[in-house]
Amino acid sequence: MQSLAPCPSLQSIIRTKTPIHANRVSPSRLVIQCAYRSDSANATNNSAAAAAATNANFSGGVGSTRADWQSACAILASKVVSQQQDTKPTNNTAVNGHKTLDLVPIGTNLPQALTITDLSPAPMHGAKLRVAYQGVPGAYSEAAAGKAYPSCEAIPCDQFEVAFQAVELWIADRAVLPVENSLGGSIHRNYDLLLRHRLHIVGEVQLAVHHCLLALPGVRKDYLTRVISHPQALSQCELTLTKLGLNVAREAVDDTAGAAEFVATNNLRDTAAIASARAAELYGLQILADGIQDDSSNVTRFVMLAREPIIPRTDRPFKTSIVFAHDKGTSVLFKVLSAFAFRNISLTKIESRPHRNRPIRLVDDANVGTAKHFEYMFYVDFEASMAEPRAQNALAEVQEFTSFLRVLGSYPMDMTPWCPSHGD
Ligand SMILES: O=C(O)C(=O)C[C@]1(C(=O)O)C=C[C@@H](O)C=C1
Repeated sequence: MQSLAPCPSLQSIIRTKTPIHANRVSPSRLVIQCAYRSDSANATNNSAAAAAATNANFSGGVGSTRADWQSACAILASKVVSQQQDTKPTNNTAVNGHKTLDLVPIGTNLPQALTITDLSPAPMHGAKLRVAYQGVPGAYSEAAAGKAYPSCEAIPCDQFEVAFQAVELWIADRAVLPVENSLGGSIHRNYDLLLRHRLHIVGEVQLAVHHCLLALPGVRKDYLTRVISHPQALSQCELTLTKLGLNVAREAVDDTAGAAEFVATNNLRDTAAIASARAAELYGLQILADGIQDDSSNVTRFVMLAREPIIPRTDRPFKTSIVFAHDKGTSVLFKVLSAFAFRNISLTKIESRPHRNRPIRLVDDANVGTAKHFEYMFYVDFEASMAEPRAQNALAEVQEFTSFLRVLGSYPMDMTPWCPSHGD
């Protein structure tokens, strides 16, 4: 293992609520050091155990999920012991004069029994759950984090990728990230990142998104030459902006609240931001127009991500998200989808993304030339729990047609009553 070294900036960033920036978490040295500093031999291995049991490349039926889970935990528990013996327990809070992540001291070298708490995705023992989101305070993602985990500590991150890393490095316990909007469609970046990272979807939350046009106090609509916001927010308000007579330049920035902050800190009297009423309050802007989304039922769906999956259940409605690829062109897609249809399992979403490793399939035809087909990764959400035999059987069948299959998560559906956006 690499020698331990401090992760000073990350801890202080969280405290000051400044967004975590990519360049602060990306160096691989920091990745390795932080992963081991946070003492979570136990939990890290639980995560591996859970991944082994319910994720990775799906292998066979999931009827044995609990058994797989338990045996994986047992194997990994012995690794925990050997790691604890190899690693000097430490709860240093400073190394070379720098503050470090707080460590939980390991009191004994004897093996600790795994408890149900270790296996469940419950918050850090007694502490507030730390939830990473993309954006700055006042962003809709912050509101979604609060809806998903009501008394959490929301941790702003400057990019989606950083939110993924914050969870992987134990800086955060969860990430809450948008995946689709009722007007703007899918947030493709997060689909791609779900595949590149090893986090599990443990829940979903839908948030009514109510946009406001914000400007500095005293600024009138006819002073404006520019409107800035997150690209999704700009597209969700496109028609209304035109109706308001705002034929001004649109500029995309990282998040809605960041746009509001930018207008305020740079004292821009010719620029408005599209953001929430909370952002107006936080950054001292006035609301020039309220509810400017093109559809009053504008909703964004967010997923909750954790290092460990939850154990799927059948006592409430569950959804399962998978991603797959196949070798033989898109005709296989029909067979895959019929595996769900025959079992009366409803699909709630299907999304395709370019296959990064094999974007093109060439089909040689001596007479005509070479046909080129795009290759895809397919993301499917279906309404069933992985604890249900019909879902297990459907996936066993899907596996026969596919070259790659991964379960991204099986999690409770957001069943909160529909509540259209109303500005608070
Ligand atoms: O910019 C924000 O406030 C966000 O939380 C991001 C985001 C998105 O990515 O779609 C979230 C919800 C809204 O649909 C608009 C923007």
